[in-house]
Amino acid sequence: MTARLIDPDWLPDLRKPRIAHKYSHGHALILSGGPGKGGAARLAARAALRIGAGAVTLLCPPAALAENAARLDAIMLDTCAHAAALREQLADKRVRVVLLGPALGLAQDQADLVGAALAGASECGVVLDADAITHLARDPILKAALHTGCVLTPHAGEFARLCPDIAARLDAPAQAGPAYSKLDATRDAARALGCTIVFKGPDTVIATPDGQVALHAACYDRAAPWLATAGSGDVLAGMICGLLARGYTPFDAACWGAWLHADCALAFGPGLTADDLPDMLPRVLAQLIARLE
Ligand SMILES: NC(=O)C1=CN([C@@H]2O[C@H](COP(=O)(O)OP(=O)(O)OC[C@H]3O[C@@H](n4cnc5c(N)ncnc54)[C@H](O)[C@@H]3O)[C@@H](O)[C@H]2O)[C@@H](O)CC1
Ligand SMILES: Nc1ncnc2c1ncn2[C@@H]1O[C@H](COP(=O)(O)OP(=O)(O)O)[C@@H](O)[C@H]1O
Repeated sequence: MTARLIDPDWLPDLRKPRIAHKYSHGHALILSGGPGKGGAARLAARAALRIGAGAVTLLCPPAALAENAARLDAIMLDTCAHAAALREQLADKRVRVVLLGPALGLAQDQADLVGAALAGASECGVVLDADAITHLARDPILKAALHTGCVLTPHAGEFARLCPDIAARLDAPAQAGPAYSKLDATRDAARALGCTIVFKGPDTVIATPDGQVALHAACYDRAAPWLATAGSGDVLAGMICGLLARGYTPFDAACWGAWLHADCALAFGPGLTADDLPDMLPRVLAQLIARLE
């Protein structure tokens, strides 16, 4: 199997067309957990907006509205009490992508939100992270609803929950070469689930159902150990969501997301927390765009 090492030289241009309005850059919906649980979704929302989505709306349960209103300005805010409300929000043609999972919750109401997101328009991207992946792992009907517009961003624990057989094969000591690798495991998961998988870690592997595989290895000059901090995965999910809103394919959005996420950590350096990552995007984007001009 051939896997590509992610490199800006083969990824599509990150510049924005000069004449466009905010909705040409896509509207992203990001679902938040309840009161006191909104931090992860706010991290994702800030990343999605900074990476260039034209508009980002955070949807939260009514009881969490005041908390989120106190923390958000450029990010729009609305309530979403249940799956039927999400279905209504997704009927808006300007919505290009929905992200859910970060600190969403593990009750049936939240499983229903995952179902509603997956049942949305086929051209609407869906990014599923954290608790949304746990819901998929628990419910084969949700798993069967995954489609090519979906991007799943599991860490190793979530991957093992989602694809236990593949994870067991990956973990088993090799009896003969070539050993079954993280590249093989991610490709098999993408084929089995019919969507793009971003299998995170110090090495992040991206695979699509049609067999494209790419690797971001955070090692040598790209070693980014400060990324192992709570909430940095939520920021990555938000970056991918924002890039999908801008119209990139799931594969390109995931590859650019993994690259930019590490670039932001490298640009900040030691002491990084997840909150710092979106604020490094202007510098990182400017450097990448300067290479083209
Ligand atoms: N600022 C915030 O509000 C944050 C909220 N978070 C939320 O906290 C909840 C729990 O998140 P967790 O990630 O702990 O999820 P889980 O508790 O679902 O999974 C963690 C489990 O997986 C295992 N594991 C194996 N390999 C791992 C790996 N490479 N990385 C992480 N865990 C691995 C761990 O040992 C642990 O048992 C989620 O809803 C998540 O979105 C986190 O994203 C952190 C930040
Ligand atoms: N040692 C490391 N070096 C580089 N990147 C890392 C390292 N550890 C974790 N990461 C990256 O940090 C992010 C952590 O995400 P995740 O485990 O979901 O955390 P959280 O749920 O707290 O947001 C992933 O994008 C992963 O690739």
